[in-house]
Amino acid sequence: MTAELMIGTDLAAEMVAKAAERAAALQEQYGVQPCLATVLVGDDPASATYVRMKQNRSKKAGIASRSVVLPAATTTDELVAEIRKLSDDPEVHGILLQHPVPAQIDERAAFEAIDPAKDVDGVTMLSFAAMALNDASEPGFHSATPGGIMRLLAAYDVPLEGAHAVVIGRSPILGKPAGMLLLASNATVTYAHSRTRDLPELVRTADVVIAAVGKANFVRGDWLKPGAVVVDAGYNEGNVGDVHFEEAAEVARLITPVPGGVGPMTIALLLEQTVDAAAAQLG
Ligand SMILES: Nc1nc2c(c(=O)[nH]1)N[C@@H](CN(C=O)c1ccc(C(=O)N[C@@H](CCC(=O)O)C(=O)O)cc1)CN2
Repeated sequence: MTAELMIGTDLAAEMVAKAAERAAALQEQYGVQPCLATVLVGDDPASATYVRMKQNRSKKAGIASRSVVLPAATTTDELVAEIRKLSDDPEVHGILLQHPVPAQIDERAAFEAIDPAKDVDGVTMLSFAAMALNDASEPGFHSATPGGIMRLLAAYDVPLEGAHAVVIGRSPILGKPAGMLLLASNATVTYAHSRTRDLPELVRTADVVIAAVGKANFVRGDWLKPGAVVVDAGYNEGNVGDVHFEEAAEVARLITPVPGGVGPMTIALLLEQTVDAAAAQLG
């Protein structure tokens, strides 16, 4: 392996430690513990694991959790009503709806029921617009995974200005916002997706590759330009990323591992933004 690893674990631990200090200061000042509400619909084991990880790490950071678990047959109206209750509850500062939700639910309608001031996972249209317009005056937070990726790239001094970034995937909580944040850092961004022609050829032109496609080992080593920076945002079954790690690590300059790369950064940013939301609501 020739690539250097971009490790998220340590950086995430530092971010969680800082969030914990700020949460303790808020409790001292206002007598209120920041609170993150998690909403899980259905019984997908992977989603249940991610929600548990978020709750456990919240606890470590001195952030209280409120857990809402709804049956798989929940309707959009029922879910929207639950989320609105949390949006109206002054004791809840941040709300996370675990994605994906069961097929009968209109996920966009459910996301939009989150008060933008509590949208610590950055999933509402307002958060997306604030991110896309790079407008800090709007009450929008960064999408957790793309925001975590940007922190990791900054920590490893990855030059983005003028760099060609290829984002593979265009989901509303991962690929699309990742591209927007890269654009705000003056990268030249190309979105690739299932209809993109000659994908390997396109990826070979990238200085920075963000793999957010949801297919294990999809991106191969011979798709990469030597010296490229490779960020694997995949979380496929068995902790396997979207990038064929062994092949890619022979060609890339920097690469994120799975596990230990983007995943911990996602949760760290969520907690940091929960404390930001609590501070804004209390202050
Ligand atoms: N509402 C959201 N839903 C989902 C998001 C999200 O950001 N917001 N992201 C993914 C999954 N996800 C968080 O929900 C997530 C996946 C993986 C990890 C993580 O830290 N993984 C570890 C390994 C896990 C393990 O050891 O078992 C790692 O990469 O080191 C965090 C968050 C889908 N849904």
